[in-house]
Amino acid sequence: MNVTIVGTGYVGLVTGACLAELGNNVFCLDVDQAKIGLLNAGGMPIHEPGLQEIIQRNVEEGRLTFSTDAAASVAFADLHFIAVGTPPDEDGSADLKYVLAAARQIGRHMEGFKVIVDKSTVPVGTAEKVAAVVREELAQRRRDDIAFSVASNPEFLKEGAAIDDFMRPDRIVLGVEDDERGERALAMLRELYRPFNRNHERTRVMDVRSAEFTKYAANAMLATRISFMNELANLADRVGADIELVRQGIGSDPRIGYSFLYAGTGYGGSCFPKDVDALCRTAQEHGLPLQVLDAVQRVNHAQKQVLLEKVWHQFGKRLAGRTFAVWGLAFKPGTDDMREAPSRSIIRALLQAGARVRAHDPVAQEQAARALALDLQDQPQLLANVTFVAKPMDAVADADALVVLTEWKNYKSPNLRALREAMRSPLVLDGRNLYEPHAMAAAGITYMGIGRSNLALLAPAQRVQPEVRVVSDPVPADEVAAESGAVAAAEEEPIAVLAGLATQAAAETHKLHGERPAAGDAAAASA
Ligand SMILES: NC(=O)c1ccc[n+]([C@@H]2O[C@H](COP(=O)([O-])OP(=O)(O)OC[C@H]3O[C@@H](n4cnc5c(N)ncnc54)[C@H](O)[C@@H]3O)[C@@H](O)[C@H]2O)c1
Ligand SMILES: O=c1ccn([C@@H]2O[C@H](COP(=O)(O)OP(=O)(O)O[C@H]3O[C@H](CO)[C@@H](O)[C@H](O)[C@H]3O)[C@@H](O)[C@H]2O)c(=O)[nH]1
Repeated sequence: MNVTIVGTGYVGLVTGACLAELGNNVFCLDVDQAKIGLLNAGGMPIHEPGLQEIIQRNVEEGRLTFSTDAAASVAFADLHFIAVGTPPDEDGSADLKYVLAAARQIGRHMEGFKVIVDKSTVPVGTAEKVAAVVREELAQRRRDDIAFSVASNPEFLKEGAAIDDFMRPDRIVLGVEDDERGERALAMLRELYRPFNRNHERTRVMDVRSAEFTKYAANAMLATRISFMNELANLADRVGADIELVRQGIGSDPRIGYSFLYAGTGYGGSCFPKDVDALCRTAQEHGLPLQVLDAVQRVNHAQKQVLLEKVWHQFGKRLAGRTFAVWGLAFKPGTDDMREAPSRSIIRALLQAGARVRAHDPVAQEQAARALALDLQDQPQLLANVTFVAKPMDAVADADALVVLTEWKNYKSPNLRALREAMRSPLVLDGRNLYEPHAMAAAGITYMGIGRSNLALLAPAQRVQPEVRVVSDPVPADEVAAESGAVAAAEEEPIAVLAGLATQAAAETHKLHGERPAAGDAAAASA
């Protein structure tokens, strides 16, 4: 089939590439000329494992096109997916300006029947707004004779696992209108998704509003599990229990399951924070505030402070003269996405308290530099205190503490002896619960995870002596790192000092990640 994808970001690019891989002809449209230029030159605007190979193959075989030509994109196909950003508006609701602009673009150029599919995450009722702007455009052109249908097909992929999630979806939600045009739309979508249903039927057909709601409900449920566990983890710290053991204990009940129960530094990324916010806004607008989800958000905000509280507990609030090593900048492994990454607020707070930060991430250093320049646009002088290093162990040399913020594979089995010897004071603040508290204690490292029975936080009478286990010589971090192509690539890069990078980038970050532009980018850039 011929398919147009409007918006070539994380979702649009993965959707376009995967649909082309299945044999369709795909036209990917974007308004960002730099992004389209990069893709046409064989480059990749995002880090997503496996994506580049698929794109390269399908471009070579002539099934995948990247362009900024809106008229050509509309002429190309009868099936149009809108996959543009829906960032949070001032009040937390989803900002639909990009979605409606995309719809207008289609209405302006369409000549025959079109199916317009909302793949972006959009509040209930958006399909009707999309239909209204398309009708407006058609009326202006006096082409009310042209028929169309708006459908909803929310996307459930996770960054870092996007190809697999798209190619082997748990479900394909299709919301269609209950009329003859809706039937036509459904027939086209069923045909497009036929290859995904060979093993068993994955399609769930429903009305448009329920499909729109399903997406928010899914993210809200997952976010709820995380906040629930984070709150229990904080209690585990107080009562001397280990939340990891508790997770395994409850996850073994199939009614609960193991997934999405990891305590950490609070959920981040481009979806959970904004989607929970947007659903809460929708509920308020309808006079029915969602009390559970309001609490989920509050817990998440507070959770972003928990590691910092452990820092204050250890060092006090003034950190001048202290150096913190940070492992992991992206909001999760497998991506370079820095949207709502916990590393942003934690690094900013450390810098504002006077500390120096030496940070490592296998793929997100450049994006992190841009994000931090944006966050610190009012205090650009602090950027000089952040250094990005090429290898994880370069970050820890002479550091007062190591803060682990992303669970990249190559951070999972560091050489504990080397770690202890390299650091000024051997303290590990583990925001991802990657390490065994007892192994850390045996290696002579003070360890604070999230809800791992933080002995240092307990009153002396409550402390239990950890059972000391013999640790066999762990694999050196560098050897593990060498297994990862991405890490090897990062190691070839020269050490980058953030102040030096500061930033033509700030402006680009909004564009790349759909964030609201903020005043003062120029100041950050000149710093
Ligand atoms: N990122 C994810 O993991 C994920 C997963 C599922 C759903 N979603 C949802 O999908 C949507 C897109 O998210 P994303 O992360 O891919 O966003 P993104 O910011 O990475 O990409 C959006 C792209 O749309 C382009 N764009 C904006 N207006 C346009 C227009 N009028 N015409 C053509 N292109 C235009 C932007 O330039 C940008 O390249 C959001 O609603 C998001 O909530 C995201
Ligand atoms: O047990 C867990 C699982 C995740 N997280 C955090 O939750 C956030 C989101 O993680 P994840 O869901 O893996 O990544 P996303 O790419 O944001 O994917 C979510 O958001 C997408 C956009 O809507 C949806 O399509 C996906 O189904 C949904 O998982 C990250 O900060 C994770 O660190 C935890 O803290 N604990």
